[in-house]
Amino acid sequence: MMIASPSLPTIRASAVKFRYGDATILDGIDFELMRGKTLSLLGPSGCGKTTLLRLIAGLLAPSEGSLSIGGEIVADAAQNKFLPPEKRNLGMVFQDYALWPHLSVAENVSFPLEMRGGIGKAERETRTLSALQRVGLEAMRDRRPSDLSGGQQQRVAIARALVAEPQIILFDEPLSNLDRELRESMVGELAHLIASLDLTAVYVTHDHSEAMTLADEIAVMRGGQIVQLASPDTLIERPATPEIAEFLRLGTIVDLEWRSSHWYLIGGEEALWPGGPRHSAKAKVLLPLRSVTLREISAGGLPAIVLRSHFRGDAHLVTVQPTNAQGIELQLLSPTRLKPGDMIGVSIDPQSVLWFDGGVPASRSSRTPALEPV
Ligand SMILES: Nc1ncnc2c1ncn2[C@@H]1O[C@H](COP(=O)(O)OP(=O)(O)OP(=O)(O)O)[C@@H](O)[C@H]1O
Repeated sequence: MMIASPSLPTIRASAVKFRYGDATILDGIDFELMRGKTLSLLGPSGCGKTTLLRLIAGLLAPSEGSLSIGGEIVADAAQNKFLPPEKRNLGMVFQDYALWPHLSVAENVSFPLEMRGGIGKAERETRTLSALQRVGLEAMRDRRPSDLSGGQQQRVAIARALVAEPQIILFDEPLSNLDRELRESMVGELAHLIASLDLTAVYVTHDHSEAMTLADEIAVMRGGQIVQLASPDTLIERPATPEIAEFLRLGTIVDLEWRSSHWYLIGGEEALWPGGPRHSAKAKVLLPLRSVTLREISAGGLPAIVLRSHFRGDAHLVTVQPTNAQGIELQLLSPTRLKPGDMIGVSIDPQSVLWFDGGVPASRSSRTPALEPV
């Protein structure tokens, strides 16, 4: 068995490209994943995340570049080297868990060992029990999957992926077919399990909140490339581009213009702030939800009209349009319900605004320096 050293990356992808005929599906993928960490491949449909997972699993071979797992090269296009899935020591958890309904929990979990062959019955039973113990399901070993809750079924799928003691577990959108409520409750459970089992995992999802909840690192993908690879905290604090900030729903992206020594919303009549970082006459900024608040117009708030509002968790998420800056929409959280058409005042806290400098990755220093709202 390949043993990964704790100091070495468990997965390394170097300049990986993948083509279907003339179409380039993955274009220059580079990343490293250290032991015990979870990497989420996050991106919209068609960006190439499933293709990348399949390359790691050995279900596809790269057109260019190389992949290594546990220090061993498993695919290298230049050297024509390719290790099939069964030689890569990986476990997989699929959409809907793919449990056999006619087999018991224990039979489902021991299935990969039977398929592998060469492992005696007693050894299979010991390993199956150990995998079930790790996910806390040994008492349910004789039940059918249909007699378990969704969370318990998920744990059976993980026990099955763990039973052969793989060095990495690959999760292929395991929660994507569940309804939102169930998904939200299961993602927390899954995050706990991944952390407590100290798994090294690659987790494909198109749901940013799922990735933010359970991954140590997130590779945000678009058009066959990784456009930013960072921890959830860094992505929130420093999204590299307005598009990434928008995809992660970190707030509202707006365009500003510089006139008479002040920043204005494009076409807006009320000055937002004097001074501030200035690289050109125009700027794109991210307004995180917390940066926009209600403020009486008489106290200097920007006049705005409520477009829509819906309740989320403990407040109303309200979308407004400043009356003197057509085409711009801002979002804020309001403790009280506001109705479409209501006239309100809003204020934007310059300290919370993140400035993008012509698409160049934002940095902490691009937070607005101390300024007073006008
Ligand atoms: N067998 C194939 N032949 C040609 N193109 C393919 C094939 N399979 C996938 N593609 C294309 O490769 C691109 C990436 O597909 P992939 O399934 O990796 O995306 P994804 O990000 O996982 O999307 P989703 O979330 O919808 O599964 C898509 O444009 C898809 O149409």
